[in-house]
Amino acid sequence: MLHSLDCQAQLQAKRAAALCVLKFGSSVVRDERDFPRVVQEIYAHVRQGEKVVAVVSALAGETDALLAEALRVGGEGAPAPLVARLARVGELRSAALLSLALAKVGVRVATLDPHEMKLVAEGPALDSNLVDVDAAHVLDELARHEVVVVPGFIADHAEHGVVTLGRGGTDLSAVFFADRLAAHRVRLIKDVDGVYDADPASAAGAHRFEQLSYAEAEVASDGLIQDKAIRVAAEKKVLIEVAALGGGEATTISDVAAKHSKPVRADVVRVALLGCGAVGGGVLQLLQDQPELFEVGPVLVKQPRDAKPGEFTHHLDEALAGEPELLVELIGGNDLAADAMHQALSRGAEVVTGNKAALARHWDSLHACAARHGGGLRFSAAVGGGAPIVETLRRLEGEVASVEGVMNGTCNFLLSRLGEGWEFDRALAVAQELGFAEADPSGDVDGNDAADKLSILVREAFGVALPPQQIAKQSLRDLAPSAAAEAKQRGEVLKQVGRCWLGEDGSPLAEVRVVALPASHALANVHNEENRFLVEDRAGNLHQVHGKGAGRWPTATAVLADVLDARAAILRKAKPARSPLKLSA
Ligand SMILES: NC(=O)C1=CN([C@@H]2O[C@H](COP(=O)(O)OP(=O)(O)OC[C@H]3O[C@@H](n4cnc5c(N)ncnc54)[C@H](O)[C@@H]3O)[C@@H](O)[C@H]2O)C=CC1
Ligand SMILES: N[C@@H](CC=O)C(=O)O
Repeated sequence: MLHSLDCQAQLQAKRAAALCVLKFGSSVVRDERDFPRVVQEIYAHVRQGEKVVAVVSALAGETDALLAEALRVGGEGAPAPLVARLARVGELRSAALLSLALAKVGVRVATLDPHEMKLVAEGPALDSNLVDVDAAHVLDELARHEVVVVPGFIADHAEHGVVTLGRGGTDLSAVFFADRLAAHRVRLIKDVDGVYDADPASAAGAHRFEQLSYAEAEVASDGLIQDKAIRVAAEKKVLIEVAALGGGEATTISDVAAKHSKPVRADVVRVALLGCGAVGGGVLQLLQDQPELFEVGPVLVKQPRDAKPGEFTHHLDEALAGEPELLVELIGGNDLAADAMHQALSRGAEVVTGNKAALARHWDSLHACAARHGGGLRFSAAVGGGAPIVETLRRLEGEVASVEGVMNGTCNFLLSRLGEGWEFDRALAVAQELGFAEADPSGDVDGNDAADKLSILVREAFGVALPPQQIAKQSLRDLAPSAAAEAKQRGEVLKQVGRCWLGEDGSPLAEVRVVALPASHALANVHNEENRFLVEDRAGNLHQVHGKGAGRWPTATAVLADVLDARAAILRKAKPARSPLKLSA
């Protein structure tokens, strides 16, 4: 299949949009609570414009349990193909769980079982080798989705029906996919941040390798990477990276000879979190799930709730007291949020925010403050929630002609419900309950939130200022109660659409309007809290960006992606081996 002309053409196209293969083994997916971190890892690639094939193992202990069960029921002489038939269940379950977790945050995902992609192996039923896959089909799914999830370790077999690839076989699956899909790399995500010269879990002085040759890796990574996988990578010249979750250091395995890595700082980063509402509550949970990376000080809220002493505060000074290296601002509003961000930036800290209202109004001073003191200001979630529009515009730097899109999840949810005959106030109340709306939802309904977002998009797309107050807006409240249902009867859908472009004199223009779109329009098929952006570049190409634009988990995932980048920036700046200061409670 790989050899057909169509497939070659698709491979060329895919090379343009970089493709990476990520493998998640049982040390990483220990149980279902690990999936948010795996999603985080995948999202970090998606937002950089990469397509991802995620190859996943069974949950920790599940394959052992299935093999033991096969032995109990089938006895010592159980036919190997029947044992494989049971053993495959673990990987199929993990692949389905990972796909569910990705869909929850709005990542467009397809899942392929071996028979759906004609993944074929040869050899013994419990130690087979992969020989073929319908690469064109996988690439086709990748063209329509950001991520394709596949189960590792298992394949179909002409004689045995179903087979497994030997222990550690998910590594082999990952290398095989990387080769057949012409991925630029395969990253094996483990519970260590690379290959060491001794097991770092038991040898205190173990040193990490920055790079290893394939032959050296076969010796050094004994038990960490399947030997068969390394041999196939060597034969096919597949670049392997071995890394932990969190996007940090990795050991690369290629033709290049071994080199140890320099020591890097591995301390926890001190975080101040402002806000614990719809988004902040999710971010807090994600931060607390990673105590080896983050130490969170007292969280600023309006009304401290019953919790562990020191977990919450309603004094900004207390929230900022522990000299945080990173401020995550999720209180919304304008002046207090901007003041907190200025304070943190003027101390050289990194800042992550989802606050488009404050950004749109304090853009120049916040950026100047960050530049003056060497901090960073990150705000992916502020526009598009989990739809990475800011990242897309940065990749198209200087090339953007116009941006239009559905960019307010609350309004899109409202219009979806109104089209089904719901009453306005009921639909708005549900949008609030679901955590989509701003604290004052008139900001959504009247178009102010979309105008704030457009003001930021104008900065990112054209590098110029357009204050949100200068953007024309149309309110959903001005619609006749029956407008959405009538549009539906005409085969149209009502959408709140924001648009920005440069006028003939080079000055930026933008507007927020409620429009009736034909069902075939690219923005018509955007449902509920989803967002979609159509970016036209100067050559006339259209770039689509899609995701859930509002709600706890999509937004918290985007915030965490920025947080992880900010952490990497902090560690790069810091001297190695500095011990973390304790936060005052
Ligand atoms: N909800 C969503 O889907 C999205 C929200 N955002 C932005 O994220 C930010 C947070 O949004 P949500 O979590 O939805 O808000 P929220 O209203 O659910 O939560 C706000 C949190 O901040 C605290 N807070 C607010 N004002 C405060 C004050 N003066 N002093 C102390 N604490 C205060 C509240 O107690 C609460 O914990 C906003 O800037 C919003 O525009 C961005 C993308 C999506
Ligand atoms: N209230 C906003 C939240 C995300 O930015 C929306 O509904 O889009």
